[in-house]
Amino acid sequence: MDSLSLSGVCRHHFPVKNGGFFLGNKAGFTRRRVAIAGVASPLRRPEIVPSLEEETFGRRDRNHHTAWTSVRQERWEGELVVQGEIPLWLKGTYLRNGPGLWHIEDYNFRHLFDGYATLVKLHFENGQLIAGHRQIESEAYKAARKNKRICFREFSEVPKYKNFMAYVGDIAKLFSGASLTDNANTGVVKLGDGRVVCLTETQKGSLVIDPDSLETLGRFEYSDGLGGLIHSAHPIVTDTEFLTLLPDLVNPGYLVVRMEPGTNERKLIGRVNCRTGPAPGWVHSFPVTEHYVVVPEMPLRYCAQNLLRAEPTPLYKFEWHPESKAFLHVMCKASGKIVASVEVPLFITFHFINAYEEEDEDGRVTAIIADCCEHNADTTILDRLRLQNLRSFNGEDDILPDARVGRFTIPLDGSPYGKLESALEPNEHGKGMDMCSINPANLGKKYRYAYACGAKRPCHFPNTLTKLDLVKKVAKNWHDEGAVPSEPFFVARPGATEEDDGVVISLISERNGSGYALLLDGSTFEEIARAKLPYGLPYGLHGCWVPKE
Ligand SMILES: CC(=O)/C=C/C=C(C)/C=C/C1=C(C)CCCC1(C)C
Ligand SMILES: CC(/C=C/C=O)=C\C=C\C=O
Ligand SMILES: [Fe+2]
Repeated sequence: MDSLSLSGVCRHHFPVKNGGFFLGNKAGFTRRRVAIAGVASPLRRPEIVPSLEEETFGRRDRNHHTAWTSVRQERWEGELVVQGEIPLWLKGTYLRNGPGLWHIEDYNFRHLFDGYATLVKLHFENGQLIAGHRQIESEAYKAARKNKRICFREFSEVPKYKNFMAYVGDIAKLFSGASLTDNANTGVVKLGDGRVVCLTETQKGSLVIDPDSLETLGRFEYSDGLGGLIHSAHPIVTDTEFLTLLPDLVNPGYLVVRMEPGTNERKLIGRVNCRTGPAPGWVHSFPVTEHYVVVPEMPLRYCAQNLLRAEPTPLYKFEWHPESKAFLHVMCKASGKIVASVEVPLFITFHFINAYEEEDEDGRVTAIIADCCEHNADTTILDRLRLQNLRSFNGEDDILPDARVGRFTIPLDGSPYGKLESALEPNEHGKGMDMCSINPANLGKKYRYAYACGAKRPCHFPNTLTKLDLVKKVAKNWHDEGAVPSEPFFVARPGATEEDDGVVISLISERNGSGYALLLDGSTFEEIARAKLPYGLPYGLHGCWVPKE
């Protein structure tokens, strides 16, 4: 951590005489605390006060919603004042990752997914809440800070080349992965052995962090020789395994791999060859059942030419190939054998929600059901996530493309086709749908409830939290005017027997530079507690739960 990072941390965000924003800061910032404690005037609201660090680190544009504005400083930690009641059984840390810094010096990034990773924590214990955030110290982030420019290839950004030879040199480094980003800004997972890893789509962007201090501890090095440069951003992680997909861009297909807790070695379960296409489909995520891995082959495919381009294309590193069709493959986890490979209607999804095995009366598995947040086979969502679009909402235009819970049925009787339907009427959740979670105890099993972000229209981005009842086919929605909530994350009550017995955690970014942590009851979906942050945090993507033993 450089001195710049710490210098501005507490200038205006101190726990003293703070008008009830938050209760205390952790050690390390004492020097300024003493200086400020003597200031007689009441603390001004943080959102209208430019901090020292703001001038150098978090440049701000007051017209932007907090959700799409770079995080205001490198790190912060402190206790929050809680309104309502945090259940005493809730003991542990919710971690959330996401792209939170979208500029370097005067250069503004273009896409939501380009931002340098901001890790947020909410630690719950004894009904109290300690919050914190910190930048992940990827090589890409450190190099950008040091050199005051982008130095690695990000989701849509590439370094600016001084001349043609520099461009050629960078392309050469692309093949070894050296020029790819390690900006681990997508998710965070707790491995079965306790290590906590932040992830993105590049394999080198797997970084181990300390869940208490949020410090970046180093790269998670995969010790196997499986190679490849990219993987799914969403491995399936349980206490006993880590499963992921490695797309093969040379011989279009996917390796399905498994890693045991306590090791860094992924082992090959099997390989799926693509049915068609010039390249594999994008696999941001994939679902599993108790015995099978479902490998999606989406018509939105990786594109070698787009990988080489200096300027982003409308679909970034991808290309839409409807003629290449869409497929789902089902691989047996134990044997690596492919038990089904079906053509399905065209689809677009970032996030699978869950999958399970459908049985007949004799207990024979007849089909796999796989649910996802499906964008009606419309690629425009990728463009909608450009920062310019996210920042230019006037409050009136209804421009969020429709989405639904897409439910695939994959027959296991050898039929060549699978089905894709809406699992519930999309109007139930305002026809907006993404960023989902379930009770992890139901992973791969028949389940009833999912939590996601939905839409209260008009809107340009999901602006509700929604609880989906996939049996009754209804949704219950939470909305706060102007709020942008992040992925609702379900934590089960220890000893619970009902699927929805627990709490749902979300971080809310508000319009006026503020924000709060929110706790909803998993069953009633009513608010049980909220805690205002000293200043709002940018939108974030995915989280995990680190229980306190
Ligand atoms: C934040 C999020 O959801 C997705 C991030 C995706 C990234 C960073 C993808 C990066 C890539 C490259 C830098 C080159 C190779 C292709 C691809 C994996 C898209
Ligand atoms: C935030 C998002 C889509 C929202 C649209 O409704 C997708 C995020 C993908 C990466 O994790
Ligand atoms: Fe994701």
